[in-house]
Amino acid sequence: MHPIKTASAPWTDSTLPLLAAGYAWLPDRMRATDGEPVRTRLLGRPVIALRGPEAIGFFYDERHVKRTAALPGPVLDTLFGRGAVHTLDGDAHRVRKAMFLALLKDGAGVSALAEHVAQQWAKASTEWQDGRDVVLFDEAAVILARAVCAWVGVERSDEAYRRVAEDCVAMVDGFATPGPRHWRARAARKRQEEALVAEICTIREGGELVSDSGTALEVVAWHRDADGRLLDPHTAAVELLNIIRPTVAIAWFAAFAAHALHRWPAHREPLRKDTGSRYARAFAHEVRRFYPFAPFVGGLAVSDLTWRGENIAKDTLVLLDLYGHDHDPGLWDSPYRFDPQRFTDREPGADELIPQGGGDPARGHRCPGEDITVAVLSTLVTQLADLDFEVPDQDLTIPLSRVPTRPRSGFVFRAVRER
Ligand code: HEM
Repeated sequence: MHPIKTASAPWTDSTLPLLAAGYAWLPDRMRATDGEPVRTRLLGRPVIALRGPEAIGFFYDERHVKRTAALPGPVLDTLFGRGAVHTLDGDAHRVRKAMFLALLKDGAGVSALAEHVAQQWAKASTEWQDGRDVVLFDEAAVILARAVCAWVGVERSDEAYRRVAEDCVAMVDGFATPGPRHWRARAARKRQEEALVAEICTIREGGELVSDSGTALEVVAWHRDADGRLLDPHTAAVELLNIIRPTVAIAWFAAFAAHALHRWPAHREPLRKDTGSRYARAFAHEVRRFYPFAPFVGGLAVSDLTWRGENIAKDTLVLLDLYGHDHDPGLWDSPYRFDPQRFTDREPGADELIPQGGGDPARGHRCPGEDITVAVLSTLVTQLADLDFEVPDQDLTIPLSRVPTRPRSGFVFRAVRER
């Protein structure tokens, strides 16, 4: 039996401290309890935050934690969309999730998307050779938007791809904050949902898909939910955007990867010599572990529960600390050292590295886009290591109080010559 040392003052609301401290808020609170559950309130709601391998099993068990009604409206109206897979439980979730897994975990499909990204990078990089200042974050977002739109089967004009990139960035950038960033995110989502509703309707007018090998656009348009019905066009658009938007969000990891290469240039040579992408994959995993992106995930207690002797009342918001887990000194040797060697000889275990959630993606809400993230990021890292560039003076600080954060400058570079 563990001596439970929960944080004091469970009645105090932490919404403002969370907004002020960002990524540091939960790990700091966890440190104060030696990693034991933290009790507090967010937006007036009782909260318990958990961390560790055992907590992952507890959190992703649907008998304990559900997602329906767990996410606040402002997060749905910016990041995920109303009716998204993120908000479903039980059969409704399993059937919708199976669609995502079939699309996003297919090895040939993952490689094809990474290839689209490589081609778009090659195309864009010819324009950088004139020595202009390039903001990597912005360029990566456009490269990823072009690649993923081609991959899902959505064609756009050049100008419209830029808009997709900007809107997807805005949706992610504004989900966790009040004020102008939030309103920009709402407008961006509305615009992209409307455009995709039109695509879904056009596909449906063309007649039902008969083979299994359609584009993601076709698969989503003709997907039947657990009740046997097609998704309404808005929900279909939301789910298509749940493929496009997070793929564009790999731009955050691209900027972090550039930051890491700049800060620890010794990794450039092994990346250049890398055959079979082993080092690039290890580097991508370490970028996902080391840098802050998703701070935690949450759901509601299904009933009155007990976690290691601690009572959790029905409807308590249960959080799982992702960022803290990936930096827990009890789980990682020198967690604040950037070291791809952790993963050069092996792939990380399912519940070892959890920047995109834990557990089994088929049974719970773990991100179905991890294979894509790792493949695309490995591709970008390889391209970046191959490029000769200068890094002009700029503000590369990564403020932990900002969610989501990134190097303030977006990582500006100047290509020096073609290799
Ligand atoms: C950019 C890096 C990414 C990060 C940091 C990330 C992170 C996450 C996290 C933390 C979750 C929630 C896990 C949970 O609730 O337990 C999630 C879910 C999800 N992600 Fe990702 N993700 C990324 C990329 C992707 C990509 C590339 C795709 C699709 C191409 C994707 C599609 C999804 C979907 C559809 C869900 C909902 C799964 C469900 O509710 O069952 N993500 N992601």
